[in-house]
This record gives sequence, C-alpha cells and structure tokens, in this order.
Amino acid sequence: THKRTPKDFIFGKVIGEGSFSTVYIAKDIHTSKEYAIKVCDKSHIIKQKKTEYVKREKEVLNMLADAKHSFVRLFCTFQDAERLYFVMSYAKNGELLPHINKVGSFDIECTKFYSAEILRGLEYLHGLGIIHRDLKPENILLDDKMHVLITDFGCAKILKDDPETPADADAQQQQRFRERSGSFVGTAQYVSPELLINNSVSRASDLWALGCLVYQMVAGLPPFRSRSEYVMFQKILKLEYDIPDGFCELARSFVNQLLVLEPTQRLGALDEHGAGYPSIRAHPFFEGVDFETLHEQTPPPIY
Ligand SMILES: NC(=O)Nc1ccc2c(c1)=C(Cc1cc(-c3cccc(C(=O)NCCN4CCCCC4)c3)c[nH]1)C(=O)N=2
Repeated sequence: THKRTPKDFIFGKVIGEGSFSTVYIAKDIHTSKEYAIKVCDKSHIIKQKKTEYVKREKEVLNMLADAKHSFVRLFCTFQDAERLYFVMSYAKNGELLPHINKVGSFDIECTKFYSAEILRGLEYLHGLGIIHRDLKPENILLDDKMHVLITDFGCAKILKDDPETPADADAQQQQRFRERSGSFVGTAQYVSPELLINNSVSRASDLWALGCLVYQMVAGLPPFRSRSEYVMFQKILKLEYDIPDGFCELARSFVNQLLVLEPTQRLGALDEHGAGYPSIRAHPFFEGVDFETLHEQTPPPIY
C-alpha cells in the first residue's frame, strides 16, 4: 500500500488532547473506515525536547501490533512539513471515565469485568517488558463492543536489557516531574509512591495504578484526592485513603493488596513476569472470571 498523506482522510472533531498531541476522528476516503489520528506538532515536540516520547510511543505501539486484544492499534504513520500523524484504532465508546461518571460508580460485575480486561492488558504489556507508567481512566478506552483498549504509550518504559530489574525513571520521566514550575505534568492522582520517593518505576507501578482504577470504579472517585497536588502526594505517601460505606468487601481486599507502599509487597509483584499474574487472577475478587475468553464475552451492561 502506498504511503498515506492527510489527503487520504476526512478529519472530523477533536476526540482527545494531549500535552503534545491532538487526536481527531477521521475517515479514510478510500475505505470509509473510521480511525483516530493522533497529530503531533513537530516544532513543539522539538522545542519541548519530547522527541524521545514520540519515538517511544511508536516503538511500543509497533511491539503491540500482534496483540489480539486490550490495546489501540497503530495502522500507519506519516508526516508533512509541520506534523506527525499516527493513524490508530477509533474506540467508538471513548474513555472509561465518562462511563463511570455517567452512572456514578460500577456494580461489582462491571468492576470485575473491566478490572480483568485491564489486568489482561497489563499481563501482555509486562510480559513484553513494557511498563505503561501513566495508566488512568482517560487512557482506558472502550471500543464499539465496550471492550477495553489501552492507549497513550508516550510515557511507557521498555525494560530493554535485564527485564528483571526495576526501571529507574529515566531523565525524561524526571523531566516530566519537574516541568512547568516543578509541578507534576499529567494526572498526579495515580502516581505511585516509589515514583514520588525515588523516581523509580517497575511493573508494580502499573499495579498501583490498577488499584487506583479498581477503587475508582467501585467508589466513583480516585482514592487519593485533593485540590492541592502537594497534599495529594502526601496522602499517597501516607497511604491516606478511606473505604466508603458499601464498598464491596472483596474489592476492598483486592485494592488493599495493590495500594501497598512497598512495590515488592504488592499483589502480583513476585509473580514470574512471563507467566502473567497468577496470584492476582487467583484473588477471590476475580471469582468466576474466565480470563481466557474475556474478549469473546459480552461485557456486562453499565447502569
Ligand atoms: N493519548 C492517546 O493516545 N489518545 C488516543 C489514542 C487513540 C484513540 C483515542 C485517544 C481515542 C479517544 C476517543 C474519544 C472518543 C469520544 C470523544 C467524545 C465523545 C465520545 C462519545 O460520546 N462516545 C459515545 C459514548 N458516550 C460515552 C460517555 C457516556 C455517554 C456515551 C467519544 C472516542 N474515542 C480513540 O478512539 N482512539
């Protein structure tokens, strides 16, 4: 197939905004298929020294090309004088967050299903030695059948050499921390304590974020909240969160085993990385979940 250009697509509305990119819905004029096209401004990326992020995202998306589930796909890339274009899957039902907000919070069946779909994505990602590092409801998308598609790998870390050692946050990650008058860039609500304490990340950092996501599906809000970023960071470092009345007991136990300050003590941290997360799958919270056929299942209705 010939190299695409912007002229091969009819660009529609903006469906996503990143610090260095804008995502549009677009239709391929030859096939009428809908895509999400992530457009990055070259000069802005160079000025902000973010070229490594863009290269990393493309590298990770290409590593995920064979995944049959759980991730947005990168179909092709092209550029013009000013911009880079990433042609990606269009997730018709958008981000997870509005779906949680629309109903207030998920019932336990929905929480189990979506937690299992996210876990299965993390198993695949971590099995390849990739850490997402920015898991949050905005980066969990829902396709036309309401299955999970994880997106946004601009902050991902690829454990190249020794996949066993935790990845010390590289300069870019530290840069991400100190940008714009020393405040954290992106959503600080899901940042792990180890990233705050010594800028280190490992697969267990994504397990911390999974704990935050499960809490948010059940409670309708993230576990660590404050108008002040500094206060929110203090709450994370002191593990200061409460379990609201009515929070399902199995979900509480599951969240409690993921929101652990010491990364190596989190549920799943000691599992063999190639073999997925047997200790997490075995938690009673996932009682009755068939992980092998998740993608063939009809997701439970959200109401
Ligand atoms: N940073 C990134 O990588 N961002 C990306 C990458 C790829 C990508 C991406 C973001 C996508 C985001 C997206 C956003 C949307 C969307 C935006 C606005 C409205 C809607 C929408 O209303 N959808 C119908 C379902 N709604 C959902 C909320 C409750 C009411 C009903 C969808 C659809 N897909 C996407 O489809 N593909």
